[in-house]
Amino acid sequence: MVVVSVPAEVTVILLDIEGTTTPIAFVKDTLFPYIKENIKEYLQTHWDEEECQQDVSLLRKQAEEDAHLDGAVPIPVASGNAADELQQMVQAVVDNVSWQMSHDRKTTALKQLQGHMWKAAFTAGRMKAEFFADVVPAVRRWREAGMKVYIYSSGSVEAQKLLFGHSTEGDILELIDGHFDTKIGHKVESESYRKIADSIGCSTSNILFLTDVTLEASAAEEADVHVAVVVRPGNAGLTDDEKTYYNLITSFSELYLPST
Ligand SMILES: CSCCC(=O)C(=O)COP(=O)(O)O
Ligand SMILES: [Mg+2]
Repeated sequence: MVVVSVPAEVTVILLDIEGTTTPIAFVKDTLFPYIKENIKEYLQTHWDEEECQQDVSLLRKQAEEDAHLDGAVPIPVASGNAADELQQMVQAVVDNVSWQMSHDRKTTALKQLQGHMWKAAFTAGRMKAEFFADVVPAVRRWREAGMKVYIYSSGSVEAQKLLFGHSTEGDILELIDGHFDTKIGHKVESESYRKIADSIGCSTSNILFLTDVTLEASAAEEADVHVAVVVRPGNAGLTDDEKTYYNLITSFSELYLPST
């Protein structure tokens, strides 16, 4: 087994979710299909609720920013409350979400609505989040060694908490010291990692970020964050240069903490 040593200055481990703690297949085959299959009914049922209206407003704002993109779907503003118009609005939101998901967009607007929709499925016990077998034992070991463990995912903080609170391993939310999503900035922008360090109250060089996406690893590294790229079944392949350049791990058990 190849072992990657964690630098002594690291006190915080920052984890990506999809492709790092959790199989991409769980996201693509369970979480995302749930949205596609249930969005119309969800919007029709919850349309008049404030949370749903806030989600629609954010999606509309995003649609305005996306107007120049090929295939982007606008969301009109309602002028009255005729039933026909409501159905047109619902359909526009369905089409917009479907278009964003077909491009695997990571917009805050899309992720916020998805989180709200998953809430019903997780809290009713209809869905349980999957974690790779090495994740929970490693996080427990790191915490026993005095490390703080945070999550940084494009999935909304609300959705992250649902995953950790309703997993096949039970409620493991207490293992996580805090959560970040795209509200702090996008994962491919180095400024996001500086803001995360500020928010935690540490230096960027005290953080080790584990992710499957090299663009994210590169942004973090630019901010002086330590990184290791996680190679899991189903993840996108890496180029030979990326394989040579980055520390690679296939399991969290391959990380060696000097203090353990
Ligand atoms: C709460 S994570 C749900 C999956 C998701 O929506 C997503 O975009 C995951 O992206 P990540 O940044 O964790 O790779
Ligand atoms: Mg990922």
